[in-house]
Amino acid sequence: MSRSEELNQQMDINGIEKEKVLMVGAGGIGCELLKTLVLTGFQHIHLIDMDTIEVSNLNRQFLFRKSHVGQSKAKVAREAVLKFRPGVEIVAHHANVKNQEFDIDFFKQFSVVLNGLDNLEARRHVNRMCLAAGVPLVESGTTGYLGQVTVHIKGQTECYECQPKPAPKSYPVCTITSTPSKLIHCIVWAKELALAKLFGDKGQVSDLDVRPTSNEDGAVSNDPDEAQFFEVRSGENSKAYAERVFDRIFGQNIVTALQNEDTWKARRRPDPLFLEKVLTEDDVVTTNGVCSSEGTISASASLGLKNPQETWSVKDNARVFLESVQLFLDKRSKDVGKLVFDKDDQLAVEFVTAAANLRAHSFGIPMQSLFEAKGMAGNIIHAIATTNAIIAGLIVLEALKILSNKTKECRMTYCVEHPSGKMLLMPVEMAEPNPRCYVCSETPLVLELNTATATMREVLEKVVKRKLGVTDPVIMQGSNLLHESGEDIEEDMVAYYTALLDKKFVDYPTPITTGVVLTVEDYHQDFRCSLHVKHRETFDEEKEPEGMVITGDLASLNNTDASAQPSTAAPSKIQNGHAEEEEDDDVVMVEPVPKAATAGTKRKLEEEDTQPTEKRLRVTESVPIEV
Ligand SMILES: Nc1ncnc2c1ncn2[C@@H]1O[C@H](COP(=O)(O)OP(=O)(O)OP(=O)(O)O)[C@@H](O)[C@H]1O
Ligand SMILES: [Zn+2]
Repeated sequence: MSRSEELNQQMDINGIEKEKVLMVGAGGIGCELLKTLVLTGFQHIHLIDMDTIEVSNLNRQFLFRKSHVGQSKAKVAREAVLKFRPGVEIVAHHANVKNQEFDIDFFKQFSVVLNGLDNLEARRHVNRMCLAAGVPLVESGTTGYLGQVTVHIKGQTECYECQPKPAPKSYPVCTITSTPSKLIHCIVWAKELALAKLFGDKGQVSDLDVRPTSNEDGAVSNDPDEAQFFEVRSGENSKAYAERVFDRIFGQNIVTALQNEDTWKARRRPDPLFLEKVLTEDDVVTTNGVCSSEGTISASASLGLKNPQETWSVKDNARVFLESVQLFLDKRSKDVGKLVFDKDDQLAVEFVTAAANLRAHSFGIPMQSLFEAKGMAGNIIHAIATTNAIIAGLIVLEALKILSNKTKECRMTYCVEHPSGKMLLMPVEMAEPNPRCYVCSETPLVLELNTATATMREVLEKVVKRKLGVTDPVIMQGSNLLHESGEDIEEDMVAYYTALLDKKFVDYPTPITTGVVLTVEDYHQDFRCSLHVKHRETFDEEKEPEGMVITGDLASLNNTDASAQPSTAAPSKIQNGHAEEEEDDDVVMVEPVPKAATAGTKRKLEEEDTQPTEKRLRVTESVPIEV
């Protein structure tokens, strides 16, 4: 029997030529998936991807060639596939899947949606759209050798958000600002603090901006004098600015930090780095803005440092630091004031590598190459084309089961690095919907915050958008609207919402305190959830840095302890904690399947071999390290 006859027998592929499928993402998995779909016989495919092709995609996204760099991934992928399957209908959308044009009716036209995405936010959005439209979703992800395919069918299986997703790795603030012991601490400092302070949005509040209470080297803080220090002075050229900043952040701030003897009692004392000690006059180059071979402005290209795998000397790190600061000011001035770290931004990676290495050197931590530092800064695990190909094949197999109404046979499949019992692929029976999922079962949530200090602006940013993944939130208290977003809101309502944004919750017309229920809605996602407010005075800065916590524990509302109502006293100050981080800081994070989530669900493998199912791979994305 031929392979296709065999497949035909196992899977009903008859009739698939009539099915219309939506693919989201035309990257590593997406390229493989589009090819496999058309070769399997699918004839009607819509493809959404918001990105353009980068040189770094070419090693594995085989539908793209060097000549396509800068062009739409969706459109080029379509053209490449049409060359070997000209009769297939492929509609390419160069757009964000979150756009309003992709509404519930758009989703309803498809028999199944297939995700090949790389971030949590987009995955959550597609999950909600599929739930709202009642379309099955096949979700996927890869990280190096690890991969995962899951099937989500409304009412039959868990949705993508039924299980909590592991939080990105975080580090105590004081370790980053004062006592780094690993290069990753210095990279987080360089990326989140130094780069953000020099070239980012000055109005942007960062958790790292909190000036430590003790005499620690916060390096850059919210102190107005300090903020002014980082402004370019009138008449100052970029070279003078770069040198002044160098001496401050690697020299003077360390000297200041050393004054706090207690900090260094049990630690190695850092060495301040001043330019005059690191570089001679001859070493200091002036900006000439040489471009790298990829046509981007690059400090290392400018300085002739060609090998990204080589660790630069302290002197070279200092030269790259100075050069990158100058290049930002002179050649990338339009980005200054709004720069956000991007691992594909060569100059930003060079700045971060050099700044992190210089700080590491001060603290006696081994330095690393640009290649290594980039991987750490971008939380990159190098992609493996074969894993993407395997996962794409599994996505199509699951889609075929769904389309031939064999949903009972659908499996969640893990692709593992080391075969267990000679098995590289681990199929697991799909779990049932989690009755406590706030997305697919509208379970209410508890929002603990200090109602005497909390504002709607904070709740929107920290909870509604970041935690609940709501893009266009509408917030209501009973039938009163407290917040809406969108373009067609009347002017007086906009003024009303704006006035409420920074008002403390206790000062609202109807105060928002313990017992109040806020409703969060997103009409586009057809998403709705209730937040039961509970007042709490203090939060652990390390574990709860946002000063507000969301749980599914409604029972805690009945706990009538005194702290459940705001006191009239001034709110207690959030402490800057000094907890030591745990040692393990693997970039790939593996999360145990939460006990509660597995209860009542059957996971076949658990009976055979508990080892693999103990782990839920975090094959989601390159999440920025939150600090
Ligand atoms: N909201 C979104 N809307 C549309 N496409 C998206 C959205 N979010 C992510 N994508 C696309 O999903 C694809 C994911 O592919 P992949 O994981 O291979 O990432 P990449 O950006 O191509 O590569 P890398 O991140 O490794 O450089 C990307 O092409 C990206 O543009
Ligand atoms: Zn769910």
